[in-house]
Amino acid sequence: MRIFYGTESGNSEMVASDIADEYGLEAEDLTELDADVFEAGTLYLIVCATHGEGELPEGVDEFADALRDSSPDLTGVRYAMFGLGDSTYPDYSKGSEVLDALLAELGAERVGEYGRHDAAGGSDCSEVGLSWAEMVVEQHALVPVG
Ligand SMILES: Cc1cc2nc3c(=O)[nH]c(=O)nc-3n(C[C@H](O)[C@H](O)[C@H](O)COP(=O)(O)O)c2cc1C
Repeated sequence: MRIFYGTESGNSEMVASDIADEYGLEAEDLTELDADVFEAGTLYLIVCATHGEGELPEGVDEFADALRDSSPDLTGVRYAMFGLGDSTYPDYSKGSEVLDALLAELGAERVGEYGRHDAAGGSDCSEVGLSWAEMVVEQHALVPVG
């Protein structure tokens, strides 16, 4: 299992790092990854914010472009998505959905519930993220983690 994050102001990194700590993993920044990072048989937890007007965080759009350009066959890749956003914006939580749609288009399979954190709701994003990850890992990690 690997855990990736896309952030601008740090919330997604914090959520991903807290999840990573829980499972003895390192949270990895999507802006530092190459488009060939996905491997069949690995479960990826992706924590990604929304910025601009329903867009991916800065730098993550470049990762998405690289994925689109190289168009790898992601059959056999499983991922779970946790989107951070703020429901006072018209395009609530749409940034993570851009990445989600792209991964699905390339053949990857989303597992578990689509996690969300709404900054307008007053809940703690790490707490919400940790319960989401627990559920995903319990139901979908093929080998025990941590
Ligand atoms: C300039 C700006 C634009 C934003 N645009 C959106 C948006 O279009 N849709 C949305 O759901 N949230 C939007 N947000 C809210 C962020 O997604 C939310 O604050 C999130 O927790 C930030 O995560 P991050 O710290 O990992 O970047 C925006 C925030 C900022 C500062």
